[in-house]
Order: sequence, then structure tokens, then C-alpha cells
Amino acid sequence: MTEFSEGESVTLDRLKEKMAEFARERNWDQFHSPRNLLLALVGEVGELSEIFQWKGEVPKGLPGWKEDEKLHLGEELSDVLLYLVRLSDICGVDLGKAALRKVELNAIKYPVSQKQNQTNSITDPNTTTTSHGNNNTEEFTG
Ligand SMILES: Nc1ccn([C@H]2C[C@H](O)[C@@H](COP(=O)(O)OP(=O)(O)OP(=O)(O)O)O2)c(=O)n1
Repeated sequence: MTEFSEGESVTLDRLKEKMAEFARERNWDQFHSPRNLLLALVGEVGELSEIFQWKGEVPKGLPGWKEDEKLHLGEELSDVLLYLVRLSDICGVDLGKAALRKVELNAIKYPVSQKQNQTNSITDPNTTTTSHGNNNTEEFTG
């Protein structure tokens, strides 16, 4: 079913080309407008949310989940990613570059404090996570 070989890295460009080909072959370019793609993306985020709905907090790694549940999760995550990649392409945004730039902006906005550096060197960050999911409790403003 898949033409990717095990261990091969999947790039955003590859996904972009696959989605463009998928739409072209079906003459669906006409439907892949920015607004339609955005709505489709939001719909898929809803489907992704349903998987976690009413479950309470879910431990990392999803212990106890059945294989078919994890497969379903992968499908919904993929739908979100694919529509996001397609939306970016249609809007003429280089998603990879934009995301890397955003990570840099995030690092400027949320600098690593001296105290944080010391804490990280002596403790496992997973044990200091707060309810915000952010270890930098004193400086978290998001
Ligand atoms: N006009 C469309 C319709 C579908 N897709 C692609 C992108 C998504 O990866 C997937 C979405 O397909 P469905 O709308 O059938 O959604 P689901 O796969 O989630 O099915 P369902 O909603 O029945 O669970 O197909 C697309 O690119 N353009």
C-alpha cells in the first residue's frame, strides 16, 4: 500500500508533492481552495479530538491502547498534517522554513533562564513538569 521503505525519512516536500498529485489526478484542484482546505483541516482536528474525548488524561506512549486504536490515531494525525501541508502549499507558504523560523522566534520569546539550566542539569525534566506542561514555571506566560 505504501511506497515508503522502512527507515526512509519523510519530508514535508514529499508530502506536498503527494497531495498535489492526489488532487491533480482527481481534478480536485478546483476544490482545494484555502478556505475549503482550512475547513477540512479543522474538521480533521475535530476527528482527532474525538479519539481522546472522555478518556481523561492519557499517559505518554498510550499504554494499554489497542493496535487498531493507535492505527486510527495515526490516520487522524495524518489527515491533519496532510491538509496543513496542502493548505500551506496552496497559500504559497514554505511550511518547513516557516516552522523553523517560528521555533527561533519562540526561543527568543521564551529564553532559557539560568535557573532552568541548573535545574535541567540535576533533574529529569519529566519529573518537574507542571500542569501547564511547561517546566519553566516562573517564566511561563503563554
Ligand atoms: N477533497 C478531498 C478529500 C479528501 N482528501 C484527502 C486528505 C485527507 O487525508 C483525507 C480525508 O478524507 P475524508 O474526507 O474521507 O476523511 P476521513 O479519511 O477522515 O474519513 P471519515 O471522515 O469518513 O472518517 O483524504 C483530499 O485531499 N481532498
